[in-house]
Amino acid sequence: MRNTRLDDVPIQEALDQWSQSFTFRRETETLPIAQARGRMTAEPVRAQASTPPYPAAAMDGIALRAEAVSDASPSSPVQLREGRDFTYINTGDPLPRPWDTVIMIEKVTEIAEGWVEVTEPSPPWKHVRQPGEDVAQGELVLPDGHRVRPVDMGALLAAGVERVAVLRRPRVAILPTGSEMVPPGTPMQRGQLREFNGTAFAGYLEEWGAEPVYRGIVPDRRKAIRHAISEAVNSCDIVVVNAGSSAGSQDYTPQVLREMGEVLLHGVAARPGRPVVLAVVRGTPVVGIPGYPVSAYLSLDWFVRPLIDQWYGQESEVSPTLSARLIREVRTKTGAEDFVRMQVACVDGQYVAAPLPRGAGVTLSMVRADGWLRVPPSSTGYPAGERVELELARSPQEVEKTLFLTGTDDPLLEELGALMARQPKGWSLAQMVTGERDGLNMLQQRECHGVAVDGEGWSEVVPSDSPSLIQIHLAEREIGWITAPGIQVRQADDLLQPGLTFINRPAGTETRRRLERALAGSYPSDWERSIPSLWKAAAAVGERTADVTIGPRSVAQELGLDWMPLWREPFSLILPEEVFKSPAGQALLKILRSEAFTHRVAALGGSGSVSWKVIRQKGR
Ligand SMILES: Nc1nc2c(c(=O)[nH]1)N[C@H]1C(S)=C(S)[C@@H](COP(=O)(O)OP(=O)(O)OC[C@H]3O[C@@H](n4cnc5c(N)ncnc54)[C@H](O)[C@@H]3O)O[C@H]1N2
Ligand code: MOO
Repeated sequence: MRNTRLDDVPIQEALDQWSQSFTFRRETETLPIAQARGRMTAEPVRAQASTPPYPAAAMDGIALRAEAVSDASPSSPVQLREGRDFTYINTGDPLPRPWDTVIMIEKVTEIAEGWVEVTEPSPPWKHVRQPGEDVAQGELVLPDGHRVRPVDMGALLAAGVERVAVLRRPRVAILPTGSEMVPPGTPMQRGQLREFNGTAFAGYLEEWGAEPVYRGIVPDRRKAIRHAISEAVNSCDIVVVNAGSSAGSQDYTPQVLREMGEVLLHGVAARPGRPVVLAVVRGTPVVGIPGYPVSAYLSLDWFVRPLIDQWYGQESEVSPTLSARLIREVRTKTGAEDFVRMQVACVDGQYVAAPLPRGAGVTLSMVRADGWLRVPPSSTGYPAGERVELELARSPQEVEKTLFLTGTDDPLLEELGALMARQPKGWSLAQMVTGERDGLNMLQQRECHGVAVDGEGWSEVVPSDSPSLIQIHLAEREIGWITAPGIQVRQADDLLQPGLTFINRPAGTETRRRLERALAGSYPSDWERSIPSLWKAAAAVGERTADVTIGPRSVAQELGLDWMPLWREPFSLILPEEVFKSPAGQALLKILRSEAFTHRVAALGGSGSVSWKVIRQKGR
């Protein structure tokens, strides 16, 4: 029987309920200091020995008795004989009896072989490190419940402690399920998917202080899932079952968990990540995590990270937040808390933010997210222009080092971004694909740093009160039809062939406008179907969910798709003069003039050389 009804419990409530329904059996283990970094001490640690273990010279010089020079002065220097009155000593050497003070070598004058002269007194124990100055035997080095840092490792060894008792890390079993899943590195057949959530889970768990135990892919068979969970609860402290949590005919996780133990809930009031299952089997917490990567990583963060904190008895970390102005509206449905991945930029000292693609399966949207916007269940979202509080995924410093572009995209911009990141100052480049008119308006509103444009037609849509602008010509690029094998498209009219499916460029782009002019009024039925990312549009052609799209040769070449030339066009960046002159603008310019960039342009099938001109002077 399928389970089609989901609960709608708020995340915190679900977590509170679940975390009270089991108790962890924490254990300690003893580790050599070199392996203890990041681990939590299980008991107070006291010094076993003193460092230094004996009085030691703190400076290079001579060791002597303080008494011998108590009356020394420039007018009555004291002469000392080696062996009888002093010995030479180096920093760290033990101070032999009867010496009780050290004078730095710079303050000593050699007057003859074996004789020195001193012109000032040196009180007892000056420049001498006392035994235990660093750490004394019996002293408390670390309390219990302390995370061992590199400095602590040094102090422990200084204190003569060679092994330390730490809490064992909680063992978290990872059980990816799905008969269609294959391990990375295995040749794939159609219908199969690469299993990657398990590896990402292991990475997160290690970062949070747990020991991931990857237990291999479990096929979608009830018995197999049951067996795998049973073994995992016997040997691990927390069990994570991935996928099979929803309403599909093969989604067995909730059902099996009900048979094996107690299911506290199936379904939380959150989007994405709704079909979570929280259960306890033989005293061990088991969580069923939805399969889609974004949902999966979020649910792991909501339900497994706090358990690891609970294991260690520590407070959960709070993400840093930042206030930003929305440059695009965020619409949500009521009834669940929405987690919207956001792109954040700092333009003219002000933080601006826009939502990234919302699909729960869009892994890259999570890779590119600078932060999260949490929209409460009662809200329907926020209009553009609103100030919102974001949870950051990158530091504000990193955000400030990002040049944020709008307009049309091209693989060349990705190359440019990679070259920017290699600069010593670590600039990065982010893009939001928009039409040119949109991009230029955003530039005007100080919502981006620059706009990537095709051709020259964009100049007609520059707002009249625009700031001074610089056009940087990057390359001539070739635009053409990207087609699946066997598809013949030569001119715009060919798009009207019955049954042919097409993916357009987004509204407002010059490429789409040109095509629109060529079609002169009669459009294919799927004219409005567009995908902002060139790569995703071409991948759709590669997989035959469309027959043709339009784009630069470089994309077709990279994916091994057919390509028919249409036109060549200049591809440029439009930057306000102040951005052009800023350190980021100058870093960009340096790259554009570099040989590495010229090579990349050529490799991508572009040509021409970089040049720039002022195209609009404020007040004209
Ligand atoms: N009729 C309904 N269908 C779905 C519902 C619903 O309420 N009613 N919920 C949707 C939501 S929301 C989510 S989230 C998914 C969750 O589905 P499952 O947890 O059952 O996951 P699967 O269907 O097995 O897998 C979905 C998808 O996730 C990717 N995946 C899964 N495991 C891995 C892995 N180990 N590594 C990488 N990627 C993985 C893969 O693309 C799967 O196709 O259900 C909706 N459906
Ligand atoms: O929970 Mo699903 O993750 O909304 O996509």
